[in-house]
Amino acid sequence: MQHTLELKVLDARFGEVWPLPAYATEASAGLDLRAALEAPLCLAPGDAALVPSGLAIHIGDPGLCAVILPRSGLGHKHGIVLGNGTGLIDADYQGPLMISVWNRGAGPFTIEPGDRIAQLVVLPIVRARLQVVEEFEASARGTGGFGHTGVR
Ligand SMILES: O=c1ccn([C@H]2C[C@H](O)[C@@H](COP(=O)(O)OP(=O)(O)OP(=O)(O)O)O2)c(=O)[nH]1
Ligand SMILES: [Mg+2]
Repeated sequence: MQHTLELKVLDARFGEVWPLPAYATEASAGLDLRAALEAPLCLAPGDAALVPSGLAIHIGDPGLCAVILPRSGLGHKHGIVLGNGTGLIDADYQGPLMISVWNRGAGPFTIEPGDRIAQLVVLPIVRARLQVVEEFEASARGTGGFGHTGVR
């Protein structure tokens, strides 16, 4: 599925020093986001920082949202993940895209200006209409959860 996403460039280094976000391959789901920092940022173990992406998007369509996810290599090898778990970008948000970067690793990690530190994924959304009921119709699982089906 293709969608045209309105993008505002908030940092003039895009187009000059850094290319605009682009899908790395034909079937990539994520657009890498860069750290639009003025200077290197050293994150001590356990530290989190809010890093500007230098971009704003307006999704517009309430049937879509975007999420900011960690990059696998950074997260697995260096412990650089997101301070908010996953960033959710609402379809009506027009402000700067911010990246909450968290060093969950054991050593310090330095982010250089322009480093690709996270990725943006656009997703379809179902907006629920809530219907209050007294009882649910019986299901195979019922109320069983949290390991109820076993491990092996
Ligand atoms: O990693 C993120 C997460 C959110 N946002 C922006 C877009 C999103 O639409 C808005 C609000 O996010 P969310 O609803 O998750 O945060 P909140 O703490 O509930 O704030 P609000 O009261 O503004 O909804 O902040 C980002 O730029 N980066
Ligand atoms: Mg909110």
